[in-house]
Amino acid sequence: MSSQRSEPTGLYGADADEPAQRRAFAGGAVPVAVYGLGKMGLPLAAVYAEASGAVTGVDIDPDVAEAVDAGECPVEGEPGLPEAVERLAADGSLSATTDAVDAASEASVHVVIVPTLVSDDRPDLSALEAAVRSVGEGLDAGDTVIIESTVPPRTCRDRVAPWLEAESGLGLGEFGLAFCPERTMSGRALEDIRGAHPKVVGGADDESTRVAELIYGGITDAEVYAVSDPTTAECVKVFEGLYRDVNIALANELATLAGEFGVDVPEAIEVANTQPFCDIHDPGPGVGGHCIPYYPYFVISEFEGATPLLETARHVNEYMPEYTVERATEALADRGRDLAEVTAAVFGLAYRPGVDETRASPGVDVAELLADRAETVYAVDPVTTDSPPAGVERVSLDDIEARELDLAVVTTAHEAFESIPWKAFDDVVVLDGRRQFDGDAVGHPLVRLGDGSGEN
Ligand SMILES: NC(=O)C1=CN([C@@H]2O[C@H](COP(=O)(O)OP(=O)(O)OC[C@H]3O[C@@H](n4cnc5c(N)ncnc54)[C@H](O)[C@@H]3O)[C@@H](O)[C@H]2O)C=CC1
Ligand SMILES: CC(=O)N[C@@H]1[C@@H](OP(=O)(O)OP(=O)(O)OC[C@H]2O[C@@H](n3ccc(=O)[nH]c3=O)[C@H](O)[C@@H]2O)O[C@H](C(=O)O)[C@@H](O)[C@@H]1O
Repeated sequence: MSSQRSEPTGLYGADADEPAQRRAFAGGAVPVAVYGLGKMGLPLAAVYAEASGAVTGVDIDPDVAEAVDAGECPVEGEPGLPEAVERLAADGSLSATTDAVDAASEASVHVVIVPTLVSDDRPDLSALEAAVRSVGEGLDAGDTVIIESTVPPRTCRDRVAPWLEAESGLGLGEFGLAFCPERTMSGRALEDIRGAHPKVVGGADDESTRVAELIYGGITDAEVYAVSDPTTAECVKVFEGLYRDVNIALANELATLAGEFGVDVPEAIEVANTQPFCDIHDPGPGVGGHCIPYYPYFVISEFEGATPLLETARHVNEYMPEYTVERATEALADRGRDLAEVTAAVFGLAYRPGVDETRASPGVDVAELLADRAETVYAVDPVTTDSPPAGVERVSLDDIEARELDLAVVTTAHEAFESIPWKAFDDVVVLDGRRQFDGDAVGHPLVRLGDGSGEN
């Protein structure tokens, strides 16, 4: 059951007028708990702490909670975040714990940003349920619950609200609930959260929406878009990701036809995009990360309606690592070389430049395919830290020049790859999957995905 508190510090249904509520929020009189201190949650907790001065971060990982509570930053690759966490912990604006229920009992704004993953092509909301039920145990009348994790449409309505009611004994309307999606990219999280894009808020009732608008009015410099309800806001976030997966699939499918067209497809795409109704994305060796490849399954697996476009786009994008290896095989054969006899290096295991994340990464898929088909396979990635696939030896950028390469496949355009010592290699075929290089820079046979130089 929820604990009783001497004076309500909640915003939901508060008697005070809006200016007084804004002052209370900015003045530390509205305690906030942020559940999930990962790549997105820690930057979010920091910006909330800057705006409110009263944030308790919650994470199930004791090492994470202990580090943040001590002012250390366990999240890498976010400019400004280590300094912010140190400063905010030192001035008391940010603390951290593993005790979710205790934090929930003290807070009156609860922000949930735990992982929402996919397993066997179905959404895995177990972390969300655990966090939300803990919030429910500590929930008080007048509190507001905000979900920032990306979730399938209808999750707040059909799952989160019932979980909160069941654990708290309160009814929706005694507390507020809003879906306010995280529209942030790793590597620029603080900038994005502070206001790179409009913030979308969707409340379960008008009062929830009002409170969410008031809170994010103090968090972001960007416009706050209030939509009809949480499900609409959930759709906004998922639709953004679906658009991206389908759009990239169009670019990829066109790239696989480049040989038949006999043109450089990215050149045609670039010029097609010069008119405002066309925004075809970039072809590449695949679509990685733990968002875009998975959001389609938040719809495909969750709803009865047919989703042939979403499923086909997934198949196109999931084929691209294979297509990339086929193009490499063809490029070697055109020069009388057999993939089975070559030494190959994959440049880029991260799913995108500068981010230490290999989930669903095209570079990992390409390395795995090459490990089955080539004589020797190396992987070079100055950003990621996890082990390469079986049969693939990780080599540093400094050491790769000592290895005699027959094939180099660029799958991630890390900035550090600008200094690849191409001239150190005697006779290497280069397949550039991300258009990071031009022929002059490489000085070896260069094939680029979609350049029309192959049979297909
Ligand atoms: N990573 C990205 O680029 C973006 C992610 N998102 C969404 O943000 C959400 C969080 O993703 P990330 O921060 O990337 O995940 P992450 O994997 O980097 O961090 C998740 C953190 O939550 C903690 N955690 C797990 N279960 C918990 C629980 N029950 N209570 C408290 N903490 C718990 C983990 O220990 C970890 O520290 C996901 O829904 C994702 O879809 C949205 C936009 C961008
Ligand atoms: C709609 C949108 O742009 N969503 C962003 C996306 O960020 P994410 O970190 O997943 O990176 P991304 O740029 O979408 O790239 C995903 C994957 O797709 C590939 N990719 C991307 C764009 C493109 O034209 N071609 C392409 O092949 C990338 O190489 C990468 O492997 O997903 C994030 C999320 O929701 O997690 C979201 O916050 C970000 O704003």
